[in-house]
Amino acid sequence: MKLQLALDDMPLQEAISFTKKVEKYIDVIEIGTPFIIDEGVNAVREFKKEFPAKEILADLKIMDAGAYEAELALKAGADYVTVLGVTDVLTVKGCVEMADKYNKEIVVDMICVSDLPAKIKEMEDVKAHFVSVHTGADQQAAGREPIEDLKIMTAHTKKAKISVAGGISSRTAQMYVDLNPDILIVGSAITHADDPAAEAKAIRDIMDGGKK
Ligand SMILES: O=C([C@H](O)CO)[C@H](O)[C@H](O)COP(=O)(O)O
Repeated sequence: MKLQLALDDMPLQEAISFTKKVEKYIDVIEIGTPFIIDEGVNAVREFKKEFPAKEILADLKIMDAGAYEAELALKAGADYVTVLGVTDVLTVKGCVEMADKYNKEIVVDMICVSDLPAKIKEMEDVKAHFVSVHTGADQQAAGREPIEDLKIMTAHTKKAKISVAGGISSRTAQMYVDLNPDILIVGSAITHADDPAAEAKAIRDIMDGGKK
C-alpha cells in the first residue's frame, strides 16, 4: 500500500519545501487540482526534478479531450493522471491509451458517480489502471466521508487497482487501511497539521502495521 500526499493549496516553492519535511513517509506526490490550476503542468516538471525517486500524480480531473490533456501531464513527467468517472467513456479510453503509450497509469476519480458498481465495470472494460473513491472537499464540509464507497469499491472491483481520498487522517486511517486499498490519499490532514511530519509518520505507522 502506498501513501499519496495531496498538495492542493500552496504555491510551488512552498510546496517543494513542505514536501521535503515529509518525503520519507510518502510514496506518491499529488499535484492537486487547485495547485495545477494555479501553476500548470510546470509544477509536475519541477516536482519530478526535485523528487526523482517519488512518483508524481497530476490531478487534472480530465473531463474531455482525454488523450490530449493526459499527454500534457505525461510529457511533463507524471506517473499518474486523473480523469473523471462521470465523463464519457471515450474520454477515459483516450486517457488510458495515451498512458499506455508512456507506460504510465490513469486514475479514474469516482467523485459524484451515482452507480459505482456499473461505473467500475465500465472502467475495467476500458482497462483503466485505477479506480479512486473520492469524497470531495465540498462533500466533506457537508459531513460525508469515503468509507462506505470504499467498501462498495473493494466488493466490485476485479482488475483495477484502488485508491481512496476524502478527509482521511491518522484518526481515521485504520478503517481505510483495513480495506487494503493500493493507495491511501491524504491531503489536508498532513498539509494543515500543526506538525505535518508527525501526522505523516502516524499514518505511515498505521499502514505499516496493516496489510501490505
Ligand atoms: O482531490 C482533492 C480535492 O478535490 C481538492 O482538489 C484532494 O486532493 C483530495 O480530496 C485529498 O485531500 P483531503 O481530502 O484534504 O485529504
